[in-house]
Amino acid sequence: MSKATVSMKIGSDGVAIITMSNPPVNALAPAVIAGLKEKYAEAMSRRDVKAIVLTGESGKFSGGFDISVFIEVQKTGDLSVLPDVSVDLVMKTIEGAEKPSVAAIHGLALGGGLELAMGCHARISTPDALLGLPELSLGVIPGFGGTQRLPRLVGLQKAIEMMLLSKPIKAKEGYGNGLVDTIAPPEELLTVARRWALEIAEGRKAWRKTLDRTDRLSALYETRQKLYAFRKYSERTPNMPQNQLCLDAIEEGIVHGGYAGVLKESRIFKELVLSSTSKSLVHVFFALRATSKVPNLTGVGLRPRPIRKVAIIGGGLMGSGIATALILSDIHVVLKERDPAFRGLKTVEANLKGLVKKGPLTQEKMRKALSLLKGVLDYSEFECVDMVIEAVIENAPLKQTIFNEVEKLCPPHCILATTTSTIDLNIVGKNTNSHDRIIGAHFFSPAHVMPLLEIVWSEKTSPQVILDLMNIGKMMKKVPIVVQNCTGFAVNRTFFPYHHASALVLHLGVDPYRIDRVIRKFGMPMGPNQLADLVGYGVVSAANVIYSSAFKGRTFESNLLEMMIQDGRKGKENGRGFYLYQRGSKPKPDPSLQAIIDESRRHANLIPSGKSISISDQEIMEMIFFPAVNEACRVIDEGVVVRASDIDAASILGMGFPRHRGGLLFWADTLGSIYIFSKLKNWANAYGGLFAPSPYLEERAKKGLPLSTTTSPPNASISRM
Ligand SMILES: C[C@H](O)CC(=O)SCCNC(=O)CCNC(=O)[C@H](O)C(C)(C)COP(=O)(O)OP(=O)(O)OC[C@H]1O[C@@H](n2cnc3c(N)ncnc32)[C@H](O)[C@@H]1OP(=O)(O)O
Repeated sequence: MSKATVSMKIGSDGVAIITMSNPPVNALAPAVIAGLKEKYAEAMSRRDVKAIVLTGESGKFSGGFDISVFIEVQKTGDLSVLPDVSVDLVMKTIEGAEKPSVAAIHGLALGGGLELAMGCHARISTPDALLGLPELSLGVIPGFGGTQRLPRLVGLQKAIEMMLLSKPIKAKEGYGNGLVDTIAPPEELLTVARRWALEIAEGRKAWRKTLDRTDRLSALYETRQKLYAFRKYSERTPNMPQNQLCLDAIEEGIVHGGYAGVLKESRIFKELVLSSTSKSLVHVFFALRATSKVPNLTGVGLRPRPIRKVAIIGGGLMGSGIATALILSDIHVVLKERDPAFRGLKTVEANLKGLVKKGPLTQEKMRKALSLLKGVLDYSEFECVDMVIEAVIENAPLKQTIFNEVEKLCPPHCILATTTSTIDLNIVGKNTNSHDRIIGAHFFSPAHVMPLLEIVWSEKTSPQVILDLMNIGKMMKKVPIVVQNCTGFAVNRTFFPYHHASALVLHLGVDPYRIDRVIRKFGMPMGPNQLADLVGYGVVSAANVIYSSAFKGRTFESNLLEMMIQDGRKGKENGRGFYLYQRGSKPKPDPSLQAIIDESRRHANLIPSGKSISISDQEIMEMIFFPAVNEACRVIDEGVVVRASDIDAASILGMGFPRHRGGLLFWADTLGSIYIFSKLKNWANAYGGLFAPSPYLEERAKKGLPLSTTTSPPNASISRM
């Protein structure tokens, strides 16, 4: 039975309070929309109702239209499932009614929720409620009149900013810019709203239909100039058709009037729901949220323990980044360094100053965060910490020594985490008796910026420890993805064949800069060769050694990086790699690299004639991405991830895989397992094991099934511990 309801309570003052309820965010499911229509009809017909206050249950107004309905429509293509809200409910029933409506907003009013509120004749809100139209981040545009009413309330500039950035504002700001009529404390919200509604009904306050307003709109010439500027800005994101189309809907309403705008908006909204961008972005919305549900771990009565103080070992880039993120989350940090100059502490300070300079952090918050940080050179503070995070170089014996030491010094409840990106947890904890509290916390660099946290568990890690780390990750505003212990874990493991395939393609004679261009055009932030420059050849080479021994027969070996190092190239670090780097200018291709590449190609001998293969951009892209898809299949099959969509979330957050493609596996499924299998099989025949299709991929292709599964893979249960 649906939990979505709409109730109505009529007070002796003649105000009907209509309340939407659909936990947890009062999403506007079809049942809520039907309920609203029914209650409004009743309120209009009753003589004892003079005015209406519209609100939401449990401290929230509404999180907008029920996004799961998009999935239904996208699966079936049946647009008739979308109820007529824009004209029928918002315009005719609420805005055009003979009795006034006032929205009483608390918690949040997002998307369709805010659009309902804007159809009301006034909006009263608690000060901290979040108001916004984030539809563009789902690949659609507002579809309940938002593109028309928001500019009429807050002005064109602010309205477009709010929509294009999908960034909500607080009601306090909305009060300043016309979106909210007055602010009321939570305990007085309904009282103020019902009084306001009565005053409108009795003619003591203005009865304003937002769609009819023009006072916040500027002259047509100025409007067009602004729209032009935003169109230019939106050209930077060519894969987001919704951005330009949103501007089209706004323009229609300003040029031809609100009603024409509402109709155009509705047409575009429906078109976009079925677009590939929306399908991908809606998938990403749910994929990100699914990561916090882990079978047999969450929702089974375990509660995360409080973590008040964390010790970090190592003040390098990783350690200082993690320290920055932790103190910004109000957690005390002890940063243990070897260097008495405390370079790590200085890096943390520089990280915070960078955030202040860019805007998201105030000086005061920076000072507060720094007050939570202490640098030490020994283990003296470790006896009172709740978690240790080891962040030293990828050296197994060093890590083993550290874990052996901290095991004795830290309290028994203390979590022992390692930031290793490749080394097996059992090897790290080999010399300890604490395997149940040893866990991998694989942050991505820079750790105070990158949103992904891979939480790595071994068969001995306690579920409580996994849950604690998930909780800490959320406090640090990371998306924690729980993965099983294996070489490279989920992200690096999935993407090592991407790097190896890129190297192989280069050794088939394809120019490295062309490879990078193709991959950038696909939507990655940079190509694999530029990424190698950024990461540093030391790290890349060390990881390659580990992959070569763990995944024998599935790698591509070349001595290109070694030769580049011998040539004095360190990548971005010393300004010479695949590219030449100079401060203030974009990386430039380096023609002098060609001789080294030629030499490496001769060694690899993939093209004995020395003649480059003839290959299209599409083939380059597929040859580089399909091996990663293939490895992702192994990762699913082995139960390294809890569900296939975790790979999608991780590929976007950890590797910069384009969000508008929905993540690696979602994208792969748009091409089909049969196609990918046949391509890989051909390349495996020509170029070897790097391309050999995995049994999982082969089975899926033979059965014509998608690669993503909706249920957890068979091996992924935490209960196996
Ligand atoms: C026609 C219209 O113009 C079209 C629209 O309105 S499209 C919808 C526009 N609204 C949005 O984009 C808001 C989307 N939601 C959010 O940003 C966030 O969920 C939120 C800010 C509301 C709450 O965030 P937070 O408290 O961190 O909780 P979060 O985990 O994200 O969500 C809680 C649950 O509500 C669900 N949910 C949130 N908004 C939802 C929505 N609009 N529809 C369906 N489910 C929704 C989430 O999927 C999650 O479900 P789960 O517990 O089963 O995983």
